[in-house]
Formats: sequence, C-alpha cells, structure tokens
Amino acid sequence: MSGPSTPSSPRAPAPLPPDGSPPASPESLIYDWNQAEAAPRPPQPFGLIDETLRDGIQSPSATHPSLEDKLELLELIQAIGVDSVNLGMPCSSPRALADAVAMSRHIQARRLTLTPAVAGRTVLGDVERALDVVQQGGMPVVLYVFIGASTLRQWAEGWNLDFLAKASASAISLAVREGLEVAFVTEDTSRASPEILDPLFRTALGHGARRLVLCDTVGHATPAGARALVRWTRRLIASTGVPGQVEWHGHNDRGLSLDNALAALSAGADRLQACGLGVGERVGNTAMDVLLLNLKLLGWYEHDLSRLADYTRKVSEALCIPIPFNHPLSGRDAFRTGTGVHASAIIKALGRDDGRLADHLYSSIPAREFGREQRIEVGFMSGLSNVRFWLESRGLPSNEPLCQELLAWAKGRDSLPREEEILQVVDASHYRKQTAG
Ligand SMILES: CC(C)C(=O)C(=O)O
Repeated sequence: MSGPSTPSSPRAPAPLPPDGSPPASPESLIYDWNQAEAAPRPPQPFGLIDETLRDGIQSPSATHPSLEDKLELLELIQAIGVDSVNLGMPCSSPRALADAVAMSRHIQARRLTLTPAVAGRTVLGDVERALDVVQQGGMPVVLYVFIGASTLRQWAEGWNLDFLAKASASAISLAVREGLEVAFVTEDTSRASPEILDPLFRTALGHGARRLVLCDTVGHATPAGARALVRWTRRLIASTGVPGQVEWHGHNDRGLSLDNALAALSAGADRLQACGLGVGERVGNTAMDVLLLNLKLLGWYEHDLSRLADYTRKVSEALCIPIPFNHPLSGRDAFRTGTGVHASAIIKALGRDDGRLADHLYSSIPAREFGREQRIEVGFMSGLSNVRFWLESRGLPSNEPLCQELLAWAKGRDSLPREEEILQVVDASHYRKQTAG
C-alpha cells in the first residue's frame, strides 16, 4: 500500500552500500522532507546588514563595546560575508560619534568591502551627526532615519500623520541634499495601517529615500504577516516608478523572528537586518548567526561560514553577554553528546569514514563547516562506549575494569563531570592498581 503523495518529491536516499563502506556523501542517505514543501527561493539577490552595534547594544543587558572590540567585530562581519554594517547612532553620545568615525576610517584603511550605515531619528540634528561621520570618517554612509509610525505610537507621542510626513520629508531632504543614501524606517510597521504607510512611503520615496525599512518593532508579526507586508510594500513601490528597496527588521518577542525573516525574504525583501546572537531590545532581534546558518543550509547563501562561531564568540565577549548553553551552533551543548545510545552511533560512524557521517548522525548541522566539532561526553546517561571513546581519544588506556569503574562513578553523579574530574578518577584507579600490585 502506498502512502499519501507529497506535493513534490524529495530525492530518495541512495541504497546502502552492501559492504558497509561509506556512502558517496552523508546527504545521499538523508530523505529531506523540507524539499516536499520547500520555502520559495528569494526572488532576487539580497543583502544583509549587521545591526549588533546599533540595536544589539540597545539590549538592557549589553555592555557598550570598546572601540577595539567594535573594530574586531567589523573584521568578523566581513569574514562571514555580510555586506553592510550599522555603526551605531552618532547622535546618541560623543563616544558613539567618535566610534562611528573610527570605524569608517578602519573600513577604508583595511579595505573592507562593508557598506557602513548609521541611524538617527527624523530630526535635523540627528542627520547632522550622520553628516559629521561622513565628513570626519572620509567615506559615505547610508543613513537610516526612523520615526514611530503606527496609530499606537502616534497616540503615545501626540503626533498625527501630517506631522510624521513633514518630519520625514525634511530629514530625508536634508540628508539627500548632502549626498547621503537614505533608508526610511517606520517603527512598528507591522502594526501600522496601509492608510498610514501609503502616504508616508510615498513621501519618503518622493523626497529621495531609496530603502523602506519595515520594522516588526515589538515582534508582533507572524510569517504570514511578514509576507503580506513585504508584498504590499513592493506593490506600492512599483506603483511609484521609483527604484526603491524593501528591508526587514524583526524582533523575537514571540520567538518568530527567524521564520519572519525567511518569510520576508521569500516574499521579496531586498535586505534583512539582524544582530549577532539575536541581541537587541528586550528579547532581541533576528539572530544573524542563526539566520546565516539557515540561509546556508537552504542553499540561499554561498559564503564560507567557517568563522561564524568566531563571530558569535566576539559578539558575546564584546557585549559581555553569555552565549546561552543551547544556542544553535555556538551554544556550549550544540555539538556535545553524553547519552549512550547517541554516542554509540556517532562513535561507530566515526570509525567508518573521515567523520563527515558522524557530523550528520545526531545533528542537522555539519559542525565542521561552521567552525565547531562533535564532542562525546561521559555522564549519568552514558554507556560504556562513551567512556571508552573518551579515554582513547585522549590517548589513555581503556581497559574494561577502568571503563566500568568510570561509568559507575559517572552514573552516581547528578551532572556531567568536567574533564579534570574524570582524569582524577582515572589517576586514582591507576594508583590503586599500582599499590595493590
Ligand atoms: C529604530 C528601529 C529600526 C528599531 O529598532 C525598531 O523599530 O525595532
């Protein structure tokens, strides 16, 4: 009896080699249900902007990174293939302005290909600080000018649509007149009506803005909402005849920011904004690292990502924000296996090819492609194979009595032992044996 048919058929796994030899590739043994209803590919080439040094440092738990850390981060953002970077809000403090200038100079001195951007409100003084960055930094920057747009935001500020349009028009006009490329950012776009967005977007494009940034400021959107908003905005831009681009900025309050970013891209967004480790206001933004990981695995992103883990480590260090233990890819536990059944299968696979199969067995992410590696641990859920492998991979003797002793000891504990603790038990066992002999 055949099962229900799928809308499109993923490739069947290759037959298992009869002699147990390794298959052509780990992927050839994987039946990929994702292919049955694959997300539509982005309809056009897309860009990415790293917002860690703008929205990321707005996280209440973040430390303002030193200039040295900011410069190192620029290098890593370039290394993972992201094309643009927000240098911060030069209007927010003299230090923010000085750092933006220093980063602009660094980009030029190091010949990085990153396009720098800065942010400010639709306030003339904020535009002037962006112009200071250009003048003192010696290179153009894209200016992201933002204003609260939804009815709720208007109510909180005592604004109306007429005020929003006038403030936006005058800030954009000044920036464009001075030669800046302008991105117009409507805060709370995902809760603003077409009756607000339509005139504001037309005003912005009419005054020379060339990017419209759709903000899911409070993480309200679902993928369906993100798609609808992007498509609606693209239609609006098309109706003006102006060559405008759509950009997506999403927050993670409901845990949907990654899905929303992918949905926005599939619906035609030209650029996605994201922050390393997903840091940012409240629970943060789309995580750049997790976004890149998924774009790569979807086949939508070509760039080598072997330095992705270095990038997240630097974000964590620079902003003094620990990486959650279970964060995809970079978390301490992302590639650790203590459980006996899992470890035993990984160890068997490790013995049979160059390690590529082991990378896929209990992970959907080939660790080594992203600068990480699988680790087998010993703990209360382990079996003998964990212990034997743990000892042998450190060049230690792995005789049966020692393995049994270590396993019994590990099973009596409430948590996985640290390496030094295991080594102490190994030493004590050898000592006992010597003195007994
Ligand atoms: C200023 C804008 C881009 C913002 O951070 C938001 O709306 O979330």
